[in-house]
Amino acid sequence: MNLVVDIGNTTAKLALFDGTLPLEVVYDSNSTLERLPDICSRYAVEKAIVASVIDLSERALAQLSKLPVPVLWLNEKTPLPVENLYETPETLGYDRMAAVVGANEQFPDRDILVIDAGTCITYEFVDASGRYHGGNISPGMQMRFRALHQFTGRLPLVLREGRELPMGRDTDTAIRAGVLKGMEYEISGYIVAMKHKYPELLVFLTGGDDFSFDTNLKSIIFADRFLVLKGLNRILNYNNDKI
Ligand SMILES: Nc1ncnc2c1ncn2[C@@H]1O[C@H](COP(=O)(O)OP(=O)(O)O)[C@@H](O)[C@H]1O
Ligand SMILES: CC(C)(COP(=O)(O)O)[C@@H](O)C(=O)NCCC(=O)O
Ligand SMILES: [K+]
Repeated sequence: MNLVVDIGNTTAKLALFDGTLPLEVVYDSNSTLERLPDICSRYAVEKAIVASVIDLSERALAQLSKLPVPVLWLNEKTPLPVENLYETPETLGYDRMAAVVGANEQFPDRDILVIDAGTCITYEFVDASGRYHGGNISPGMQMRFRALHQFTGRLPLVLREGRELPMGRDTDTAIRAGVLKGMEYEISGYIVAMKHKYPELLVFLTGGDDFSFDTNLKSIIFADRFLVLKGLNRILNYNNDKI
């Protein structure tokens, strides 16, 4: 079995894969990885992959160093099953590449837009020949709520849950709709623009912040919360002979 460790800016995700199937996925602290020993003790783990977009704390490094199996640390030199056209592969976030690898595994002969709504929202494009062209980075949902509060004198920190109106009628509803509608229009704007250029485009939506939007675009979206984990699992298997 494969252990997949995806350390993001907000949470760490730990997953156990049997073949291509995620048997168990747990969310963990990205600074302590305190649930790692437990998940490892419950499965016959053979090898592991670790991908991080943050500098790891001493505690996290100590947990990972105790893993009793060979570990592939994903970096810019790791061979990948897609071609990477990003001009600075050494600065590319591993979660972005992993999401692309996960989507390409499911539809290798299709043009795909991958949208990952986590701490940041990332947009990636991989073509029907398996070439990753790059993509864009914008602020995630919590970052938008927090930025409006932090960089103003009068705006409160508004919670995601609460009254939702098309147009706000007080500060709370104005901020909530502003953030949520802003994300929805941003996402649907990307989809429409990319569909225009690539009519056969498929769209994958992943990341911790899943949200619904009720446009007719919904029908072409594959929601897959575990896309990054699946991509990392594929990268681990792809490098089987190297670890
Ligand atoms: N079980 C969960 N544990 C932690 N965060 C969750 C959970 N379910 C949804 N979330 C949401 O997921 C967001 C983090 O998304 P994620 O894709 O894990 O981010 P990142 O990869 O940047 O760390 C959080 O802001 C939170 O709103
Ligand atoms: C863009 C990101 C912050 C997204 O991270 P996440 O929201 O998944 O925590 C991460 O992929 C990253 O640090 N990237 C480095 C810059 C780049 O990809 O070019
Ligand atoms: K992201």
